Formats: sequence, C-alpha cells, structure tokens
Amino acid sequence: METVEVNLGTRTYPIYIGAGLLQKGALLRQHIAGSSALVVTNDTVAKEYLEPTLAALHGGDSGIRVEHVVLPDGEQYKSIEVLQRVWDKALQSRLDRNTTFVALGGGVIGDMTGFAAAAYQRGVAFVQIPTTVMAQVDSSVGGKTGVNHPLGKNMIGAFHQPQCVLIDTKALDTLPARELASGISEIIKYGLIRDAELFEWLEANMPRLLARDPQAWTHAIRRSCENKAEVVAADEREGGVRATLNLGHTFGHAIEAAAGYGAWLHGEAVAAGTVMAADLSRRLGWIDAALEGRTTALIAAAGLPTRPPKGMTPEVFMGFMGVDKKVVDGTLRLILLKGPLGGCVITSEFDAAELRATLEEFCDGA
Ligand SMILES: NC(=O)c1ccc[n+]([C@@H]2O[C@H](COP(=O)([O-])OP(=O)(O)OC[C@H]3O[C@@H](n4cnc5c(N)ncnc54)[C@H](O)[C@@H]3O)[C@@H](O)[C@H]2O)c1
Ligand SMILES: O=C(O)C(=O)C[C@@H](O)[C@H](O)[C@H](O)COP(=O)(O)O
Ligand SMILES: [Zn+2]
Repeated sequence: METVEVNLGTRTYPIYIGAGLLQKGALLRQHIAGSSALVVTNDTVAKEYLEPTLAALHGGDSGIRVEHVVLPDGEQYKSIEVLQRVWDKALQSRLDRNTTFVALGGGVIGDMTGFAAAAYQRGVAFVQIPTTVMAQVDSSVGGKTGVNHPLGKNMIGAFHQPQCVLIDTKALDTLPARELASGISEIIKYGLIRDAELFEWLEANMPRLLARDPQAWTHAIRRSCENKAEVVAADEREGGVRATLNLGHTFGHAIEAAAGYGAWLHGEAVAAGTVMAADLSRRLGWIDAALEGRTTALIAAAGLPTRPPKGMTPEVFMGFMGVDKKVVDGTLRLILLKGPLGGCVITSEFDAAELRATLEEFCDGA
C-alpha cells in the first residue's frame, strides 16, 4: 500500500492506494468517526462492492451501526432532488451528528455524498471510496462536493474534506473501457498544467494503461493524487492556483450541460475542452504548434474525443461559459497553456476575437 497525504493542517488526511484495500476493513474502520455510518452508492456499484464495504464496516466486531442508501446511476441524477434521498435515509434512520457518510462509487456519488455530509445537521464526517479512474485520480481528493443545476455544472455545493480516501485499484477491473478512458483525461490534465514528466510518461505508456496493466495504473494514480494533493494543500478554496485544475473545463462543462448531463462523460467533455484550450493557447502564441499537436495526439491515443459534439455553436458555448464559476465581475477567465510543457496561466488576457476563432474552428454546426 502507498499513502499520499493532503496536507491541510489539523484537517490533513491520507489517501491510501493499493490492490484489495476494500478487504482490509480495519483501515476503513479507523476513519469512521462516531458510532454509525451511512454508505451511499448507486445500483451499478452496489452489485459489486456494497457487500464487501458493509462487511468491512461490520468486521472486527466493530459495533458500528451501518445503514446504506442506493441512488440511481448517472450524471443526470446528480441533482438536489436525488440528493434529498440521502438526507431522507439519514433522518429516517435517526442518524445523529456522530455519523460518518461513506461515498462508494465514482465522481457522481463522491460529489453528492460529500455535499450531503457537508449539509447534514450542518456537517458530519465522510470517507471517500472511489471506484472509477475519474474518482481515484481526481474527484475523491480535495473536498469539492456538490450537484449540477440545469443552468450549470456543479453550481450548488460546498467545500468539505473527507476523513480519508481509500483507493482499491482492484475496483478498476470491473470498470467499462469508456469510463477508464474518461478518467485518463484528468491525468493528462496534470501533465499539461504542472507535470511534464507525467505527460511524457503518458505518451510512452498509454497502451499499458488501456491494457489495464496494474503497475502502470498504480503509478498513474499515485502521481495524479500527489499532483492534486499539492495543489489543494496550496489553495484549498480556489483563490488562485487551484483554478488550474480547471484546464479544459470551461469548454467541457458547457458541453456537458448543453448535451444534457450524461450524454457526454465528464472526462470526454474535458478532453475536447482541453484540445480547444490548446488551440486558443497556440493562437495567442503561448504554445507552439508542436505542443498543441502532442496534446491532441495524447488525448486521441486515450480514445477520447478531440472535438465537441455536433450541434454545439459558439453562442451555445458562450451562454454556458458566461456562468462559469471562474467568471469575475462578468469577465471570463480561462486556464490556458503557456509553454514549455507543464506551464499554464489563469487569464482573462485574451482577445475575444481569438476565442471566437477557436469556437468557430470547433463548432461544426456554426
Ligand atoms: N469533485 C471534484 O474535484 C471532481 C473532479 C472530477 C470530476 N468530478 C465529477 O465526477 C463526476 C464524474 O465521475 P465519474 O467519471 O466517476 O462518473 P460516475 O460516477 O458516473 O461513474 C461512471 C460510471 O461507472 C460506474 N462505476 C463506478 N465504479 C465502477 C466500477 N468499479 N465498476 C463498474 N462500474 C463502475 C458508475 O455506476 C457509472 O455508471 C462528474 O459529475 C464530475 O463533475 C468531480
Ligand atoms: O478539484 C478541482 O479544483 C477541480 O477543478 C477538479 C476538476 O477536475 C473537477 O471537474 C471539478 O469538479 C471542477 O470544479 P468546478 O469548480 O469547475 O465545478
Ligand atoms: Zn474534472
């Protein structure tokens, strides 16, 4: 087992990474604050991993009272209405503040459970057990929690850090290939914004990841968690550098919302958005055509889309981008690449005409 720490002073927490960690019940139990736990999962993940999780919590005569709630599976259910079911279950079970919520699943379950925990009786503890690549390399770390709104992605939420993140790499064995690729999008992101060595490693090792080589995955997950932990420790609430984790997301979130949540996976939308950010960066002269080409090629090598879906227009993009959380006083800020590889900026210093040119280049329906 490897451990990466998210250093947040008195709220510092560990990320455990290893094969078969879900079977090590003591590890999970030591992070259950209080006498009860509410496991939150979805119907797909429950089939494979609910029983082992319940067994881990009950093991060693723990005396922990364990409840669970199973939500419907899908990004379209990442809503305040569905989240209500978690609070309903907690209240019906008379769970008090001495309870730990346990998020068992991908990023949707992790974000929803974290927000449910942040608001339940004004805040209870929670633990992340991420079971997708997306959740293991990104969403389970850093405490961004919340739900979508029809007018914008992740618009309702809270910062709430988990007690620990328990990454069982064996869970990826059952993950569909499309979901595996979606998560790779965020690993490429770390390479582009701050870790040139990781980007080059991905260029050399993409076939190993797609072939599910366990050693390659352990490396990719650990490096990703290290990168994310460093950024979060430096800027927990996104006053500055944390916004760089949003590379490709302003375009990507517009795609997700416009296509209807769930039609495009988060990582797919971010992939196309990252290619668009690279295009704009090259137009501005901040990266050369070679780096733009390497970015597009790596994203394509992961089997991810390099263009947004048909039907997107510059107007649709601008409508959603205008309500992005990085907008300040009506001014759009983007994360753009600035050479060499591994460099980026958070900026509003770009000509609207250049942004328009990128949008037109990528909108088939324009
Ligand atoms: N909080 C953050 O910092 C952050 C970071 C990145 C993404 N996100 C959010 O995460 C969400 C996307 O997460 P995701 O890609 O994990 O999607 P997801 O949670 O919808 O999971 C993807 C699919 O995989 C299934 N699944 C999960 N684990 C499985 C397993 N081990 N075997 C088989 N199937 C499994 C799920 O049931 C689902 O159908 C988005 O809502 C995105 O906004 C949040
Ligand atoms: O942790 C962060 O900070 C991120 O931006 C990680 C992103 O990959 C993730 O998609 C996040 O949910 C986006 O945050 P948002 O604030 O733009 O909704
Ligand atoms: Zn993301």
